[in-house]
Amino acid sequence: MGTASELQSLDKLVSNALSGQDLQEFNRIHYGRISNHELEIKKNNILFGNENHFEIAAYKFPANKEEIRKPRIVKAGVIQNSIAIPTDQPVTKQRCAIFEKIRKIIETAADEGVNILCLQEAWSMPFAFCTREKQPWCEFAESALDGPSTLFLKELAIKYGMIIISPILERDEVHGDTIWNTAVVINEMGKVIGKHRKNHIPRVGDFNESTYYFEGNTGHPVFETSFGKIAVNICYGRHHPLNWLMFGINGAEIVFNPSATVAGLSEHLWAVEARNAAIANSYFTCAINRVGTEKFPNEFTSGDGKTAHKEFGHFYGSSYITAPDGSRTPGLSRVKDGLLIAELDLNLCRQIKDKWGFGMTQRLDLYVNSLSKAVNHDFEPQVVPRD
Ligand SMILES: NC(=O)NCCC(=O)O
Repeated sequence: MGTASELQSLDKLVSNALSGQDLQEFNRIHYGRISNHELEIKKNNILFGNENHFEIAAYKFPANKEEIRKPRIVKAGVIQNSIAIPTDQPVTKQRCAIFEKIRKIIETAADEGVNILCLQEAWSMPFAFCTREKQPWCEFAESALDGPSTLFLKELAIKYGMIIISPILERDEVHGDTIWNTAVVINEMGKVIGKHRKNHIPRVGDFNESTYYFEGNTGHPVFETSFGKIAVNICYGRHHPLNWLMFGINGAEIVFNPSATVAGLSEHLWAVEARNAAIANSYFTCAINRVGTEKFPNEFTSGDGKTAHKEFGHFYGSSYITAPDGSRTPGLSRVKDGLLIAELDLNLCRQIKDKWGFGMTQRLDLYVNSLSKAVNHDFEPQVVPRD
């Protein structure tokens, strides 16, 4: 958890400091709408959240009424959380402790009517890839089809009629026991309808993930569900506009971005990237980041000259949701577990495509031609030299 001196929320810092016309103007320019369209949360859930130390926030993104299509209303939820017990405890104990805290938040999401829920990257374990140690961290790797996380969430998906996206460390026992960073999609009947493996693996700061797994081999799948067409762009993939683009080309209406990233490295990018992707691709994006500081038993080094250390510096939460028109929710806390809910009218995707026409003006043919040349080893950049 964060220390008392840590900033709790950038959004609250600003909104508490402003009022009246100034606050309205801030909201209009920063969030893209004067009202955040807050949804009321049931009293019992607020109490339950307080007792169990998690925040709940809910907002609405309405669309224009259409003559032919009915509104397509879906409630999306995202969960950000810290780990539950220290990282030197047995693997199974750590995982079960996280399950128990997540179970309570999922129960709350269900009671608030969430249809699709996404957890954070590698949600059922500490983000131990900084250490480069294989033991015990590889033991958290599990089957996408019937590993402990999938079995745990399947039951809840059925019980609550909810689609659950479960980003885990995957062990593919069928294909050489290989390890992947994978988001498993479980439908409301408890069936694993597919998975997506992280396409871009970071090699920056303490993010030493390539020691454990390589770039994914599942392309850019979009899953057709009872609650719209959904996709998952895992963490570092958010820095790659073409990764976002491909989910859009495959027809996604909501793209979840389960992440694990720390202050000092990326906090100034966080509010920009998933929001920009929603705008550029006319879909909803849900950016999720874990919270807390994770301390590991042994010291590890970084590629950036820092002295050896045991702590993965502060995961800053701040999960948020953006609509295709670029308007966004305030972020969740920087330091506390949380459940963020947004009621989306998926009709907004097409309405914004019709308004801005980004799909029609994007000139894919031009870029295909240029890119197919740029990937050749003897490519010569198109530069007009100085005289
Ligand atoms: N989990 C992960 O890919 N983190 C990399 C750091 C970042 O993308 O901000």
